[in-house]
Amino acid sequence: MKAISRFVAIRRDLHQIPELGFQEVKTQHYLLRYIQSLPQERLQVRTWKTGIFVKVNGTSPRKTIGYRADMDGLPIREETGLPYRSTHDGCMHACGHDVHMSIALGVLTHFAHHPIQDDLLFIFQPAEEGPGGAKPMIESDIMQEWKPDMILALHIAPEYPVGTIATKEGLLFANTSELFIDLKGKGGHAAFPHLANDMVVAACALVTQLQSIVARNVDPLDSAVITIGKITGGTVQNVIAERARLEGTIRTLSAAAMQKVKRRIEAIVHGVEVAYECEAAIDYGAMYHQVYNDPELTAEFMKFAAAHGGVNVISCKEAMTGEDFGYMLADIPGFMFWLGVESPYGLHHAKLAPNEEAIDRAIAFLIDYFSWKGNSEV
Ligand SMILES: CC(=O)N[C@@H](CCC[C@H](N)C(=O)O)C(=O)O
Repeated sequence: MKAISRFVAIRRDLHQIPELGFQEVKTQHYLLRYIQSLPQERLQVRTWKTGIFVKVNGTSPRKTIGYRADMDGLPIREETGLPYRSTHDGCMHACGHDVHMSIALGVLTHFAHHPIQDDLLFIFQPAEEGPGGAKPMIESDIMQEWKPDMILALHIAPEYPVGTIATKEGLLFANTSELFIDLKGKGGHAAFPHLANDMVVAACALVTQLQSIVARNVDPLDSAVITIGKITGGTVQNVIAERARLEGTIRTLSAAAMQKVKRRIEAIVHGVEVAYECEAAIDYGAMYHQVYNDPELTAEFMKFAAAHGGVNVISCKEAMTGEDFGYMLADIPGFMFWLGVESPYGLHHAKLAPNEEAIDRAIAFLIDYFSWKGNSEV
């Protein structure tokens, strides 16, 4: 059997204990125990809800470089069949946050032993998948006190080979808003539809009509996505459903498109209320700011990576993914990049299985990047 590295082992441990947003109690405990095993001379550790800040004091700091890793899993039942699969039934690290955390621990470990001139701030952030930990974390007293001068983060990319780094200057990820629509009609006997207002039929009509917004209301040169990921309604096969609930997400490249999509959703939902004689309530849940990479820092990073030799740098297109790291980038200059982990199954898939070779390679690359950036004047 092939020996695995320390940080691959850590990733496997974390993979087995995925937890939903703001419930990352075991994950936080695991991370803290590991961080406490490092030399403490230069470390300052503070917890924030289920997250953690770790400051590594530099030898003669002129700036602070922030690095963020997200911590939460998704409500997905894992189907990888791996020996180290999730032990939390119905919950899975299907977005790679276990990989993100193990890479962050690898980089932190190096600098706890070998500090550089500048200060480093490692941010282990809860609730990226929802309801969003980045915004409250950045508003916290700890972040205000330890606010970095620049910040970066990575996200695994199953579609790229190991060794790939992909990013771009400017807009990288979309604006997002969750979408929850509750419909209430009149239930009844399956045999007497004329005496009821069927919310399964209303929900089906609504899902189809919502798709027309992207096709007919958004400028084709702009981009938007409306995905309804979950529908619930009714109680049993021979009873007309009194209630139905749609759960989804909206993605747009521009803030103006987000406003327009929401206006159209409200109009269409109102139309369904009239047509299906029901009551509807819309809740937009959590909204994430777009991820906008600082052009100068991103260009400098890509130049560094291209000269590095250990990675292949790609200039990619923007994606309709969302990331609350966008809130950190709205406040602090920095960037996000994709890290290739070549998995046949994509993000948010029950069979996502990142190639773990990416972990040690990313750690080595980031150590070189931080060593260079954290010893340079700017
Ligand atoms: C990287 C990634 O996959 N992020 C999530 C963020 C979800 C935010 C929120 N819950 C929503 O659905 O709008 C994504 O789905 O893009």
